[in-house]
Amino acid sequence: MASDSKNSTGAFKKGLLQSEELYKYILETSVYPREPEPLKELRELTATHPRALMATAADAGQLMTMLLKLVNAKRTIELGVFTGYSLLLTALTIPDDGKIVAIDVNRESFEIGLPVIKKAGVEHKIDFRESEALPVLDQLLENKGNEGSFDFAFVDADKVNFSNYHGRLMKLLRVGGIVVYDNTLWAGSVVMSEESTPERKRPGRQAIVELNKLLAGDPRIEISHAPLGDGITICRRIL
Ligand SMILES: C[S@@+](CC[C@H](N)C(=O)[O-])C[C@H]1O[C@@H](n2cnc3c(N)ncnc32)[C@H](O)[C@@H]1O
Ligand SMILES: O=c1cc(-c2ccc(O)cc2)oc2c(O)c(O)ccc12
Repeated sequence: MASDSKNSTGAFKKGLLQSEELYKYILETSVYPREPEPLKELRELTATHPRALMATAADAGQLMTMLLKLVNAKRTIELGVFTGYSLLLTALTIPDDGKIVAIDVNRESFEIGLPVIKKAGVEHKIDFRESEALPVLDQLLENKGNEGSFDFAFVDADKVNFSNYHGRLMKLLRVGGIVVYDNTLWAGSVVMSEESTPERKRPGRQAIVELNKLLAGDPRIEISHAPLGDGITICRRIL
């Protein structure tokens, strides 16, 4: 994993990119100048949180915004909200009558970002569920009307369940819809041996290695495994 401290540029070094200067260049040239004001406010608010490193990085967020627009996303699902950076960017991007089912076991962290979400005028698009993600997905699937009805999903919760989420999301997503998995290089541990992987990363490592195999062999999707941030895999449902 990138260091848990600040790097020499003063920004958190969040990703796997080896050169801090290059990452700073990307952020300062292409990302921060175009970042909507509410997202900047939420990013800065989150920066002091002890677990700030978990937040979606602004460069990955910029790509997500483009993907949401490319599929004209209106109905989306988010697994893993934290203080709400990816949630807010989704809410700012989808139309006024769009809806996000946003699930997190921890409402407290969501409430840190909520005032910024309210100020941005997009709270009405968010259906926040304080819960484990799996039962909410199963509950959504109990209603046949939800099958194939979502345009976009972002998966950023517990890594050990990513493969379980995939099966459910494939049913909820329409053909042509997109699901983005975060942390699919899991701090580079996917190419480390079990012994050289830091202990706290081991359960996630195994799960992400399995997920990556599952996604690579799934004929229902096209994929792009991109080395952005902690690794993201973009899947487009084609069948
Ligand atoms: C990496 S953070 C999400 C970051 C967020 N997408 C952002 O943009 O800041 C992961 C979140 O997943 C939540 N989480 C962990 N296990 C979960 C589970 N089983 N179901 C739902 N949420 C879970 C955690 O509480 C945490 O807030
Ligand atoms: O410890 C982390 C770090 C990340 C992370 C690293 C780099 C990025 O560009 C984005 C995110 O993500 C995490 C995460 O999603 C999680 O559930 C736990 C820990 C971390």
